[in-house]
Amino acid sequence: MMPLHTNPADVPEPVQQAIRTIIEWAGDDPSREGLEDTPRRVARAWREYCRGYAEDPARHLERVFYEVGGYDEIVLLKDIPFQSHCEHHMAPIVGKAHIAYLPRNHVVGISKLARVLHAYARRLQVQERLTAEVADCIWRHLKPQGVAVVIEATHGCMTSRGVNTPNVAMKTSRMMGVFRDDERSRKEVLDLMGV
Ligand SMILES: Nc1nc2c(ncn2[C@@H]2O[C@H](COP(=O)(O)OP(=O)(O)OP(=O)(O)O)[C@@H](O)[C@H]2O)c(=O)[nH]1
Ligand SMILES: [Zn+2]
Repeated sequence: MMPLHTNPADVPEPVQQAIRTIIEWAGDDPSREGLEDTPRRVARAWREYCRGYAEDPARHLERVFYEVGGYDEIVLLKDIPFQSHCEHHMAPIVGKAHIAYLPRNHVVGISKLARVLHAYARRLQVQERLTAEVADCIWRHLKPQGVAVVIEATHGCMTSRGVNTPNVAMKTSRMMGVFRDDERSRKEVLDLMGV
């Protein structure tokens, strides 16, 4: 198979033209040598940033395990690094997520929680919706007793432009089931997350 970078057909011309237009509008010459291949690279990079659109996040939760010795305590995946892009400026959102659930009678492979996160993060997002989508997906498809998702992230659109305020993090959370309804369970999961 021909490597992707030698196949001129891999990025449609109108997409490359759009990027050339932005380069020109920004004040540079898209035909100069250093920028010649940039439209194609940028397009491929955006394919990657947005590859979540091609994924069904729920698919990652299809394989479940019942033989877990009656395990009925919190399962937490902590400090999962992720990257996304804000839908307002298409600027990077960089942060970490903590995802916990209280199983009913089965669990999933722990990597799958991170896979669900990335499937939603690799889209144009706002942090609130990303947080809610991850929690809702686990709630609907795993049917656990509770789900808790906390996300802490910095937004490029705030740190490197606009209000230009570095080192400021946005924190969002979504609690479902026992973590929403029971004060003790909520406190337990937040303590485990260390947030
Ligand atoms: N609630 C929320 N806001 C976000 C997120 N990402 C970016 N924003 C904000 O979206 C807002 C868009 O505001 P606008 O006034 O339409 O855009 P703008 O003129 O570029 O705003 P400034 O960023 O203040 O310069 C800004 O306040 C951003 O900080 C997010 O994930 N959640
Ligand atoms: Zn933004």
